[in-house]
Amino acid sequence: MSDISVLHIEQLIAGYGQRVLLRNLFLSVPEPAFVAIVGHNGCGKTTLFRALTGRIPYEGTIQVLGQDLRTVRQPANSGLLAYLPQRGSVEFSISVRELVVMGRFRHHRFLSAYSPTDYALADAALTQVGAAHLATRDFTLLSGGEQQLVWLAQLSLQDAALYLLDEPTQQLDVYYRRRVFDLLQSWVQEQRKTVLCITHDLDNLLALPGGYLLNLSAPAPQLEPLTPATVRAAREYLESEESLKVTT
Ligand SMILES: Nc1ncnc2c1ncn2[C@@H]1O[C@H](COP(=O)(O)OP(=O)(O)OP(=O)(O)O)[C@@H](O)[C@H]1O
Repeated sequence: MSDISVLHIEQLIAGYGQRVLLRNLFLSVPEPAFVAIVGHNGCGKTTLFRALTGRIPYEGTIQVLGQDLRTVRQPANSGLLAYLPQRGSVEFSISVRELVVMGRFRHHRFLSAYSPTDYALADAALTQVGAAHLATRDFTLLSGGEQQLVWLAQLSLQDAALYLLDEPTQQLDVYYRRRVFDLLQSWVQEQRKTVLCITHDLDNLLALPGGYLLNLSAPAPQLEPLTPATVRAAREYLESEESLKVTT
């Protein structure tokens, strides 16, 4: 294990004006890992990702692979991290394959065409998420769940050290939910990526082989090992009336 953490957060304070949602968060992910982020609606999960992607001001320090994110002009375009928001939208007609290949944006020159290799990678990414059959369809006409799979395929092409996914299985059926969680685990185990995944899908977390759990609704959120016992404890906590009083 190297001395440089994949992700190191110290004394992070963030929110919106008077509304502070993240209070003195410390977090260190020492090596590639899957991190499930859970918590009540509105507790600040997406806000954490907004801080990580430089979209909101914050106090404290965030380092990715030892680099202070304040010194990185566009963290999401730097190759350090890639971000899949809760809802992506596309206003124009475009084929799925063309949208996915755009995930290769860092690897090709401005205004040059994508190469056959880029398209081969796009096809492989679609196959990986189980959406190869959608390649020639118009993205804007797909169902919400189908679109979510396409965004995941595009994200996987960005080849970043740290992936931030905001409820990537929200619109998926039971089969694809399982499949996406397995895919995210494979990014960690086979490609040595670190995946931070916001989710309300505690059932699927129960079956995952490992990683960390971060309950942002807890009074002092910290990384715990991701095990059936910690997931059950988080569920119990989140279902309790008492925990709602802490959040609000
Ligand atoms: N730009 C903003 N200005 C003021 N308040 C905001 C802003 N964006 C979000 N909020 C508020 O901050 C709180 C946290 O929002 P956030 O999106 O981080 O929640 P979350 O934990 O991701 O919730 P969910 O599980 O529902 O997606 C919410 O109450 C939200 O209304």
